Amino acid sequence: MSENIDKIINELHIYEKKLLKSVETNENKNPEEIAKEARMDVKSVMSAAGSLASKKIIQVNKIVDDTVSLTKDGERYAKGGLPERKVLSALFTQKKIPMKDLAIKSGIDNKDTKIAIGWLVRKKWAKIDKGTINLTEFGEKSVNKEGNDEKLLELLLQKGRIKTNDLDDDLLKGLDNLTNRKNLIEINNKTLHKFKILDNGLAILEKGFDIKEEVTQLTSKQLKDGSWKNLKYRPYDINAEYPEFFPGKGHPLRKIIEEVREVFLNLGFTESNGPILESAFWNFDSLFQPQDHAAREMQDTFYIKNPNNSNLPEKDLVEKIANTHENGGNTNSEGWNYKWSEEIAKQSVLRTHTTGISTRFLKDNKPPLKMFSVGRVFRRETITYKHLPEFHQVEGIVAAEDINYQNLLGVLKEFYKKLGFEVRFRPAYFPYTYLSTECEVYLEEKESWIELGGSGMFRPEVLEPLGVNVPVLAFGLGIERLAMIRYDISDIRMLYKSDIKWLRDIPISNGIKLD
Ligand SMILES: N[C@@H](Cc1ccccc1)C(=O)O
Repeated sequence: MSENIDKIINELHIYEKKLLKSVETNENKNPEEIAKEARMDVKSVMSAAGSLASKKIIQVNKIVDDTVSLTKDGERYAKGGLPERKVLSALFTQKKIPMKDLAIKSGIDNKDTKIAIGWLVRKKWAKIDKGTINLTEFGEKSVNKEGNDEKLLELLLQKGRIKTNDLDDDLLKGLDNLTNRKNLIEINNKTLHKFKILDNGLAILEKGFDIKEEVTQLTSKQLKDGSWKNLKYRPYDINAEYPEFFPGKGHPLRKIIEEVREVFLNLGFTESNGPILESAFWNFDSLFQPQDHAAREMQDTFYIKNPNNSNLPEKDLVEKIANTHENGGNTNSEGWNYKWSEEIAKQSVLRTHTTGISTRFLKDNKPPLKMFSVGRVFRRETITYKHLPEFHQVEGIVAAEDINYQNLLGVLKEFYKKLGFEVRFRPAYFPYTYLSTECEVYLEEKESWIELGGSGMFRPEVLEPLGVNVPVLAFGLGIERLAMIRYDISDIRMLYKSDIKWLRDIPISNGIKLD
């Protein structure tokens, strides 16, 4: 120490020096007093103290200085006695009391009966048997014995506020007991800091040092009059604490949507869109979904009262689709064999998927084409960790002469790979595709596979009425679940909560795997 004491002094920060000097005059000062005296703020005092302590120049002692006081309820019990005590006294003379007569027979408030019974049993003063409260032997012995909780209540009533450090073992047990009850006492936690100068500190003080204000900024005046030459400059402290700050950033769900868009734009897909308030015609009929299909039922789909009568497209197309449903129309299929209703097709729904955008797009655009769309969809789902009644899908189609099912799997694999997901494919069924596939991803935490979305080759019954005569691969994939896995959240609802902490803690970079 002695050889390098000059070096240590030299490296002391001005706040450390000020603190040392201040503590030297009196070791009993608290940080607030030191701050005032040395014209520092309390935070600087504490960080200087921490730094001096780490160099073994001073020692920082933390002293718990909690105080306890009564709440309003606590005061009421302290004055009138604990309800179980009152019941115990009543039991002493009556031996047993029917539960329903408790308030009248013991003179406690109705609202206290539950509490009284609970504590009578906990304190083993009474036993409950078939709706009757019976005094126990232990209860009988306790009649004239004040409990530690009661002693503390009394003391608090006398003194108002007590330091927990001043409580003896018995009263500390009482404190424990009272803390276990709701709302009787209030504990005010406080920690005091006391500083003690260690030998190293004494040596430094003996050696002596001066406190020269350090400048952090040069003025033009100092430069002109030459005083800059003699100034002491505060060195940069790259370990200094800095206030936390939270830069603005996109919402994680928004970010993943942008990523998804980027993937498809880079793959040469055209972006399209469609209405959220959709006709049943585009949402269901154009997809060869029969009008009595389960997914169309009220419990699955949000039907809209106003407007309840959507417009249908040109008659020719409506007729073709109606025919295809009824008898297969110009396709080789037999259709669904029922009487197609225009009324049902005109119903307004909140779109249950974005697949209607694909049929709308195919009506207006000639293949070859690649189209994708991102949008909200709505289903009457019960909310769970993986289900929301409202979520986003990315929909897409590729239509061209040589497109086949293998290409579909290829596109999906590529898409998920670009986002950093490994998926498996499972055979599936949709009324509008054949073959059909569901993509799934494994969720470690839930130890199960979860569905990410559906896909398939559009059936001729979908394509023929739209005038499309090339194969079309199609997919509709959920986006929230991707966000859920990417950001490692076990509950999908998190994405729609204003949970500031979670949003702040998510790194700015969106964690895309770059290859
Ligand atoms: N529309 C289906 C997904 C899908 C889209 C396109 C083809 C096949 C399936 C769904 O919402 O689950």
